[in-house]
Amino acid sequence: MTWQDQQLPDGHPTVRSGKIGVLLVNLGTPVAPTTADVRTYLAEFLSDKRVIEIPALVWQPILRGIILNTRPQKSAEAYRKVWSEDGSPLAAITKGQAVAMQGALGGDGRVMVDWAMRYGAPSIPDRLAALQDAGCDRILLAPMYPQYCAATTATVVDKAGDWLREQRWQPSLRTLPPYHDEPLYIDALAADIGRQLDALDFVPELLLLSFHGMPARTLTLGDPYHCHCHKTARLLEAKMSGRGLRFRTSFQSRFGRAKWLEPATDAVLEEEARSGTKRIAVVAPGFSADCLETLEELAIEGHEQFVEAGGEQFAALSCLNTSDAGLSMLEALLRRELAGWI
Ligand SMILES: C=CC1=C(C)c2cc3[nH]c(cc4nc(cc5[nH]c(cc1n2)c(C)c5CCC(=O)O)C(CCC(=O)O)=C4C)c(C)c3C=C
Ligand SMILES: [Fe+2]
Ligand SMILES: [Fe+2]
Repeated sequence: MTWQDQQLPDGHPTVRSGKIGVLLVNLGTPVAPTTADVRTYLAEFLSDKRVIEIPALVWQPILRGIILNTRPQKSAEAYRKVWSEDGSPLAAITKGQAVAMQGALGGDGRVMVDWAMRYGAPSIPDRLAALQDAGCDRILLAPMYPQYCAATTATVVDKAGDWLREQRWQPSLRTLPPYHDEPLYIDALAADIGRQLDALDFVPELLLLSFHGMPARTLTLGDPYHCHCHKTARLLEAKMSGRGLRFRTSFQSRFGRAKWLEPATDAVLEEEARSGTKRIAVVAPGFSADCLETLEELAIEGHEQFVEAGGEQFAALSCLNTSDAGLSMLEALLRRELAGWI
């Protein structure tokens, strides 16, 4: 028995119980698909200097004066098309992943799995505090992004760092590394995409791998995101080579006037249709959960773009979400990072 296990006089810090926390974090989403809630969400998201790398003195007037007066209404309309009974798909699926991981890892009561959104609720500081209050003195922070990007992975770690900075007695923190080239991830994608292709009522000529875009200059500034996406694409194509499919890679969701990574998904869909491709399947391997960008931009808008340009059959495949392949992969990745702790 150590002195810490003994009864302590009043005023001494509560002894922690040696539990291990796991926090799954995804991007964030409005609390409801209303213009006001989307504005609140976008104000926080688009004020992050990791996301918009323009000096605040220049950017904030544009954001407050133009973007937050126009975009929220349009985005809220798009959110309403994909909103589910459980709320935002991104939040509902991330929660489902956390519940499944609690079941897989929490058997002996030592591991507690929770989830958070980088922007909006539940917030990273709230959930880190909750894990700590529940007795976790070690926490594995898992940004749910296979490809590293400063605008996604790094900002999650920054936010956790902001919270840590305010703690007198900090928990130990580990972070899940990017897993863009992990065989576990490539195998899970190949299995889940293969299962979905087999269930289609047509055979696509092309499988388009659509990743979220980024401003092109982030590539020369040293962000590995573009390279991570291409490596995922190359490994996935090699793994699925037996299917006789043609593969292409593109980047979606362009925002603002700057040049973004190319080719753009909408341009590729139109170009393919115009050059005679009739049947296409699109999948977004960089998204660990379906969200506005996959359910609305790809599955609804992308479909329309392809058909209007002369395409005939279109399928937007689901992300790994809470599929068996996705959950087994996630459990294995988390278990590896927890080695030495459990
Ligand atoms: C400059 C702006 C943006 C950058 C850079 C950016 C990078 C980036 N985003 C994701 C993942 C997601 N983005 C989502 C929505 C979304 N993204 C932007 C802008 C940038 N993203 C906006 C303005 C929005 C909101 C919707 C809209 O108004 O169009 C989502 C979905 C959220 C949801 O609620 O469903 C995800 C997920 C990645 C991976 C990434 C960089 C690699
Ligand atoms: Fe985005
Ligand atoms: Fe690259």
